[in-house]
Amino acid sequence: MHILETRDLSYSYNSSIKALNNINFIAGRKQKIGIIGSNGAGKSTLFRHFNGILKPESGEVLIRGEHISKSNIKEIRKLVGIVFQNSDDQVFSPTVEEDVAFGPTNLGLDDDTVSHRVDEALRILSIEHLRERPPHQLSGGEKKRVAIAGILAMEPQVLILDEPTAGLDPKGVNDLLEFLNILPEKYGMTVIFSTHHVDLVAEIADYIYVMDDGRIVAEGTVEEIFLKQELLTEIGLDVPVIPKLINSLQKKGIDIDMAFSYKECEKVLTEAFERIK
Ligand SMILES: Nc1ncnc2c1ncn2[C@@H]1O[C@H](COP(=O)(O)OP(=O)(O)OP(=O)(O)O)[C@@H](O)[C@H]1O
Repeated sequence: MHILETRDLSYSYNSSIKALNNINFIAGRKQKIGIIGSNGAGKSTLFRHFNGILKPESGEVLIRGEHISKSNIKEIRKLVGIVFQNSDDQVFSPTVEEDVAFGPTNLGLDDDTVSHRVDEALRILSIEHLRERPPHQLSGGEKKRVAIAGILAMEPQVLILDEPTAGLDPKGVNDLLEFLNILPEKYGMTVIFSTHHVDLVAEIADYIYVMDDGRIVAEGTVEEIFLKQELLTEIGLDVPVIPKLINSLQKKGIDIDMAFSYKECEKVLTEAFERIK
């Protein structure tokens, strides 16, 4: 049984705008899934189905094999935590600390556990220094970190992040990359994120879905997706800079293996230099 699955999921807004068209999506435990697609492709609409905010027009959404219903919606929202694109909608308490504590407190956890989870989430997001600040006075990137910490403190089994890098500075993006990479191993979480930042997908994801106009037009590993350069260009997406660069070096006759992430690139470049030494 998959932790999260959709079968032939379709959805239209106001019975007219077809936002999702027969989506078959599977997320396994501890996977890191990237969803890429141009503006309006349907990524956020898909996410809104994962914790019952939207109901399918047709098709199914299954969480641990169960349909979402009134009787299990509370349980589902414990399992599936979503950080939405607009952090303003997700931070509302008088202080950051209270904001991050809101979710775990609502889960009925005791004070010690809540306080431990809040400390841990603030530490992971490097926002301990913002603990006493009112969230509405924070910068966009700081608010984004608070919103992520709030969901993380609920320790969901599936963490969904819609455009998590929007508003983050380069250090924020690097921190995010590091912490998303440790969540599956350290906490057993499944991570699903959407982004326009394709380089980040190559660094984090172990599986990718490509969406266009409400459909999934490709899925596969980083290697399988980022070698489909024509398809990506056709639907207005970028190819990550590392495979793009290596591809052009290979075309110039340089003997170098393909790479997708920074670490792989360092390795293949070193090997290529060793060969010509
Ligand atoms: N509340 C809404 N009412 C009507 N149409 C909507 C609504 N939200 C989204 N849509 C439409 O549904 C389609 C999919 O939008 P969605 O926000 O899911 O795309 P997205 O892939 O998340 O885009 P982006 O990358 O710009 O965030 C678009 O055509 C959009 O205009």
